[in-house]
Amino acid sequence: MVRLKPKWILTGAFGIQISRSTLEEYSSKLLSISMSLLGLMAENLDVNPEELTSKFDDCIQGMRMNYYPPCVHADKVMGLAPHSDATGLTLLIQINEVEGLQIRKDRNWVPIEPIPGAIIIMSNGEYSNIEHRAVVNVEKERLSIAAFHSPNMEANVGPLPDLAAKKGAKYKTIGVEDFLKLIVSRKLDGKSLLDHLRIMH
Ligand SMILES: O=C(O)CCC(=O)C(=O)O
Ligand SMILES: [Fe+2]
Repeated sequence: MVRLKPKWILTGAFGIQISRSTLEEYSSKLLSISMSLLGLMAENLDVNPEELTSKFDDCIQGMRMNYYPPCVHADKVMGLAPHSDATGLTLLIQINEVEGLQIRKDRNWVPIEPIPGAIIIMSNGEYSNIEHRAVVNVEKERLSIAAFHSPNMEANVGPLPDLAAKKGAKYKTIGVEDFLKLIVSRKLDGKSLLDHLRIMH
């Protein structure tokens, strides 16, 4: 859902200008890629793709442009604190080739080339929602664009019924509105959102 009025929406440190029409085209391409990926993920989970993709009809799409200036104290500061995106699927592009994105693997932070996709809860824990952060560089600036795709307002967020039937639900099911309220009422503090929804057996 991109609602930007000006013709030129981004003029940055790189001298880049992105026109409104370019951004709209980019947004709709990302949307169709997301739908294809969600369909493939559902197939991989052995559930009817429609069960998952229908939640994303009229999906809520948000975009965040992150600018990380260089910092001489890069070892002491964080570009973006550790978090997991509370969306269905995130597609991330790294505009210039400065490394910065890191994902948590066990106890370590692993630098990774962009284009991570993360799916939260709907897979009932079958796909894990990667915790990640962004670090800054001593000399170089960095720019990334993250596009977040969330289910439509009428959908529920929770384990897909087919998965819950097979393995038992590990998470509660709540409406998207309540899910969004939960997100804004907490901080970017790692996995605690999942803790709110996990069913204790
Ligand atoms: O800049 C990055 O590589 C990460 C951005 C990110 O995780 C986000 O915007 O949620
Ligand atoms: Fe993120």
